[in-house]
Amino acid sequence: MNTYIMALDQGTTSCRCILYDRQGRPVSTAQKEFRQIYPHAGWVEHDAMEIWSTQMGVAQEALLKINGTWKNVQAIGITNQRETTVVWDKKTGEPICNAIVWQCRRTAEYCDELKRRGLEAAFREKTGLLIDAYFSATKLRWILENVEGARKRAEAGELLFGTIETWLIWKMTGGRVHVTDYSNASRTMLFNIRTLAWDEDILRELEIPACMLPEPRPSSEIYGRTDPNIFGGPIPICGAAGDQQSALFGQTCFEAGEVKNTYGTGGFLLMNTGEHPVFSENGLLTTIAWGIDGTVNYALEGSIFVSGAAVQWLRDELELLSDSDQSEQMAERVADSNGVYVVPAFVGLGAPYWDPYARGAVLGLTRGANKNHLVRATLESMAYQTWELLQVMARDTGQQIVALKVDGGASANNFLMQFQSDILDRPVLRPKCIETTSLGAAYLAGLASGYWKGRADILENWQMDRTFKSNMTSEKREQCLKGWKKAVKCVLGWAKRE
Ligand SMILES: Nc1ncnc2c1ncn2[C@@H]1O[C@H](COP(=O)(O)OP(=O)(O)O)[C@@H](O)[C@H]1O
Ligand SMILES: O=P(O)(O)OC[C@H](O)CO
Repeated sequence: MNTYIMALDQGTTSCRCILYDRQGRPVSTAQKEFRQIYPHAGWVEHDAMEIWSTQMGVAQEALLKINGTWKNVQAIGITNQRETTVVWDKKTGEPICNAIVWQCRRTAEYCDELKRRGLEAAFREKTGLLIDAYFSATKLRWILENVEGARKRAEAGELLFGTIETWLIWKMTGGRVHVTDYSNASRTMLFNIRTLAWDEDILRELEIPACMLPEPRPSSEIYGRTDPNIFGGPIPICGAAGDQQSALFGQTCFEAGEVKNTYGTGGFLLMNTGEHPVFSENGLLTTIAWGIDGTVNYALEGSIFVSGAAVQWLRDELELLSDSDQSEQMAERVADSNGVYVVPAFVGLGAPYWDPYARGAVLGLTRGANKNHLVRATLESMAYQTWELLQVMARDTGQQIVALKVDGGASANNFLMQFQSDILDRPVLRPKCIETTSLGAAYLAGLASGYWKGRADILENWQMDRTFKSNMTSEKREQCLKGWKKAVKCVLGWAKRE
């Protein structure tokens, strides 16, 4: 009987399940989008129950496609959108409100207050993060403060908190296992990345009861087994990691200095910095990459809040395209963006600006600008933002990358990859499997369950699809970048109260 590793990839806009074989090849895939809820400008929510049912639905579908049963799955690995905050009732298993999504800006003013009180340096030293509404800590506090009765119930031990992998593991084990992995814990702004424990000072400061927090665990170990009612029999859950760290693992960036860039809903550049945390002077985050085999690896991260999501905006809000793939042909229909710049600061700007009050803009319009220019400028914005991150990463580490390994849904776009290489003046390397996020989770679970013996087995699986080489003059590059920098300046602080 063939056995596989089941990777559950719970992303910002869709749930995916992929079954991987020993060569790291996807043998069955199922995917479904779920609802995005925007109750107010700058707010983003998800229904955690919908995430749960959608995720289980795609898992069943992927098994069905190969006529498989639970016996064909050696282990499950989970990877997830990070920071998104769920609070649920321990007894009923029902969330007490919608999940607050990582993109949500509702706690920006409270973060300003924490900064005014001079807490940034201490938080940074402990968690590796800047104080920002992006992370789970202030979202969790918001729920405790604003959902009726939440604080009292949390203090009485009736409520549990989790990021999405915690929620899924808890649900899949029938409410028996309440854990998080170190990589996800390191995105909460409550976790001490040196001691690998919840930080008591921060918990006190934010008035968060420790009893509602999950137990932090390494990223590759047996957390528990699925409730037999879900798949017909128990399957061990053996790996979990935040999606960006998981992609770093899936790209086999096991050595310090190795870098990957993912183009998903957001865009995330991560460098493995080895067994010691490296701190940035320029707005990058220090985060845990994974904990495995008794060691912890750290990473330096540049986070872009809106990358592929800008293409979704073109599709769903502006209705300029019916499918994200079309953006490639539309961009190629014109020779350049005709001076148009799109700054997709829809939920503020992440690294290196960290401006929650920045908002999106289209600049440089002239009478000749058409929809193809707008689409092209949107794709170009994804490359410009990545260029900015690589600049600061080079400054922080003293290392210039030789080539950029890419992945994520939008890395399928050949125009974008070519433009990325042009702007960076570096080769862009796209692997055959651009679903590296889920592959990383599969590897973490497969290593813990003995499906793969060690990292050497996995390294052999990385295969090149295409290399994009720079084909732009330095004058043109300078001109493009100058326009981008000018455009970004225009949007900073836009939504700040006067
Ligand atoms: N060919 C494409 N060109 C540009 N953007 C794309 C393309 N295919 C997908 N995308 C964008 O990539 C994102 C999906 O990538 P994915 O890695 O699945 O994201 P996530 O895991 O965040 O849900 C969407 O925002 C979509 O608009
Ligand atoms: O959904 P993605 O793949 O853009 O990832 C979201 C990140 O984990 C947010 O930190």
